[in-house]
Amino acid sequence: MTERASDIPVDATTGIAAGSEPAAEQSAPAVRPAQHVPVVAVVLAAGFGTRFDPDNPKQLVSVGGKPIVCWSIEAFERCERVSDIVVVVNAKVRGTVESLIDEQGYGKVRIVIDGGAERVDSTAAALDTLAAAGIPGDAKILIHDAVRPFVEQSAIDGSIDALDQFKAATVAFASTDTILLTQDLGDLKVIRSVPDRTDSYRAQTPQSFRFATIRHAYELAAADPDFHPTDDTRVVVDYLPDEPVAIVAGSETNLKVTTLADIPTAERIAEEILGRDPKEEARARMHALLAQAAGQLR
Ligand SMILES: Nc1ccn([C@@H]2O[C@H](COP(=O)(O)OP(=O)(O)OP(=O)(O)O)[C@@H](O)[C@H]2O)c(=O)n1
Ligand SMILES: C[C@](O)(CO)[C@H](O)COP(=O)(O)O
Repeated sequence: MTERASDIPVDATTGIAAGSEPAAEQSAPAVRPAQHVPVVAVVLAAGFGTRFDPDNPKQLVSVGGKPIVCWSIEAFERCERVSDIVVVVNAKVRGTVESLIDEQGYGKVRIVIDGGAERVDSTAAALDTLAAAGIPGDAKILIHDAVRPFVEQSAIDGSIDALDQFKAATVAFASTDTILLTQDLGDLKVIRSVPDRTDSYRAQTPQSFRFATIRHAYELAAADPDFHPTDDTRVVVDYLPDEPVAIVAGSETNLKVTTLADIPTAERIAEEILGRDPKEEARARMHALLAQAAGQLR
């Protein structure tokens, strides 16, 4: 399946796709040319959860009766404009993730691949797989942390829309705190600068790119062994500094489950979402029953 422009609601006057951020002066024509590009979600689930519990992979932990990785995959399954999903795993979680994908019948998941030691290595593995598959340079790639289970459809749509005007975009949430940029003086830190709060955002995912852009940024970064970015946007910002990266509206609930302390918040958000969508609740209950039955068989 490919994305067609006719599927995208656009403002007749400005040509701005609904849900996209007006992050810069828009010069798009009122009617965009037809577009036939794959929209691929890369779900990164190859982390080791060292800050959570390395013996209890957080991507497999259930919230609202459903494993975190399933929430994330389902968000992209549900978005009609996403054509394909690549899931990135490590050896510890591969068996369970594959079983979950089979059980749940996620029809867009094309491949489950091995990630690497760091997040950046897992993204690189996905980009290599997509290149080997001959994906076109203008394909839209949405890279998502599996451990952000509650990503909203508006964030996914906004990311896809943003790539009509920009080659890179990230979902982000305006900071309600003032951010302090510091400098390390050895045994203590001092403030280096204080960006205006109105300019300060918290990076979230998905982070989205035209394939050729993120591939090029990663090729440049690969030559630098000291570069250990914690997200993909940083790779573009540092290696393609002339490439503007659009901000797509995120939300407080697009939480990253990082430590055990995030679980009660995640449960509260899941409860709220399931309360809003009874079908989702029925699916979660069914999932919990299947997981229980599978546990009893073992
Ligand atoms: N080698 C890695 C490292 C991280 N990730 C993924 O990238 C996201 C980043 O979230 P984070 O909280 O940093 O996850 P972990 O790396 O697992 O956590 P930690 O840093 O505590 O080990 C997660 O979905 C994680 O599975 C990945 O695919 N491959
Ligand atoms: C990609 C990310 O989720 C953006 O907020 C984040 O950078 C992930 O990694 P981290 O190691 O928790 O910073």
